[in-house]
Amino acid sequence: MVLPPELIAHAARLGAVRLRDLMAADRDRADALLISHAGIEFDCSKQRLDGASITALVAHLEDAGFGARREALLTGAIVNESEHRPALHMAYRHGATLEGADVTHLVDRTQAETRAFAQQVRTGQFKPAGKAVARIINIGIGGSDLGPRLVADALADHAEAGPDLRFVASLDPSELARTVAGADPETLLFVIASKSFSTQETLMTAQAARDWMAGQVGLEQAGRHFAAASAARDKAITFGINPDHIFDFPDWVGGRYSVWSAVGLSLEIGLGPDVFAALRDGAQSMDKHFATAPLARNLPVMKALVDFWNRAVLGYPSRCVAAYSARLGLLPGYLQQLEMESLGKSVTADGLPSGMPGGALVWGGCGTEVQHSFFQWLHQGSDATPVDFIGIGRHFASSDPRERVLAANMAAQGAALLDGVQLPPGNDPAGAAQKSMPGGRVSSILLLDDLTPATLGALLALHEHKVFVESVLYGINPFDQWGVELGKVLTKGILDGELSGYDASTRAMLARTGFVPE
Ligand SMILES: O=P(O)(O)OC[C@H]1O[C@](O)(CO)[C@@H](O)[C@@H]1O
Repeated sequence: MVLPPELIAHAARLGAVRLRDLMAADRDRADALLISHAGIEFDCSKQRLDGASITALVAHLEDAGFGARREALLTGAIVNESEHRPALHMAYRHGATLEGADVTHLVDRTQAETRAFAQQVRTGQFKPAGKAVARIINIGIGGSDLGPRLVADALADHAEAGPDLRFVASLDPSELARTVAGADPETLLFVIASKSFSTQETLMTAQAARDWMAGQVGLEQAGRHFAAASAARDKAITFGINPDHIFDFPDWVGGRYSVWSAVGLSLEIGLGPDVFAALRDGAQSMDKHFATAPLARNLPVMKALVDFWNRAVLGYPSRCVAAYSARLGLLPGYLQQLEMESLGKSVTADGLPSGMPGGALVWGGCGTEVQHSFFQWLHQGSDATPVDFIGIGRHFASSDPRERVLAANMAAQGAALLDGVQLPPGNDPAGAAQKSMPGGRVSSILLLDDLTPATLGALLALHEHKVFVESVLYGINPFDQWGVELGKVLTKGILDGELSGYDASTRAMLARTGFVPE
């Protein structure tokens, strides 16, 4: 892929204009660059973009074959070429077909099974050891952890009364110890979430959990405290999970898109099936919008075009996500996997160099806390970086002053990045220079009417689709992740003690630390 000369020309033209002047030149800009759907407003009026450049971006997307590619995605064609699979996670929001065949029966079956099991656990009908379950511990990593963990945290205030919900992803033994601390072992349920059921970290932690349970309730009883969500039912059975408590899903649900599938089991139990259903409904609404809205008014498409513009045309290497809601504090971490595992590539499906940079590095944190850490760098550092502000619209008019101040801070940060300040030298030129801020730094706002299961679902689906649109612009497959495989192979080599092919630095470190192969 190459950038069309029109985009480069627009970048040069807009680069020569002060951002403030660009805004002042069009009185309708704030409205024109605002797109809303499913309780989410996307405001990109503080971006270095105008109508002509957006038209050129849309044309470039169309030229890149977006129409056919989106059709292929939504109808279940093979869009994950290197793994020969469709990517039909949207089916779990009830909106797609697989290669012309309706897959809703498959989705409905699993959803009926997980819902029934969740109800049994929640009502105390399911008693692994004669006692109702009081705590669920989700053991998983990557997409089998980040999505469920984010949703659990984000919707904690919406949870219907039920078991406590915890997560373990780390191999560090202290993590598992922390999640079981204080619990009555007889009231625990471990949910092993692993699409492949072969991820080393997850299996080792699951084994450690089972050993711990065996020590608490006896070997025979321990197995009753385990359920699984996996695309590899046979492997879960081999591990020893009761087949009745294994909830499967097809391999066309990618790991980082799996929260909607049986991987959401711990959420369905912990938050309640209706909350989980509302999350899916919100995502479904965004799916429909993505499939039908005109490109220049299509929220995921426009978000993708803005992020592509900043990354590939203007050349910003990263994007900061600042969530002005404590409940969305895990969003940057979730987006890191979704975006960087999907877009961190530079080879096309045909195996050729894409000629494009691939997706941006995503990083961030929670406002206002981050204003007291890295925002200094955003305001006065030498690397201007686009920021996504994620906020809650209700906060602006809240009766709680803390929410109003939170919202005002978010608005102020975007304005400060845009405006900057130039202090007159006066009789302290050095001080004035140090206190001045360049401004002209771009940002977007994603404003949720309120944080509800539906708006959260829509926010996650928005980002999933945005990543897909970017993948079309970068000419890459967003659904595989071969880059993480080599590390897994080399870990095995180290554990097996087969070190002859390793570099001298790695071998020296292993020797120094007295590492003992298995
Ligand atoms: O659900 P699994 O198969 O255990 O995989 C966990 C994670 O590992 C990855 O494959 C990366 O190693 C992710 O894509 C995935 O979400």
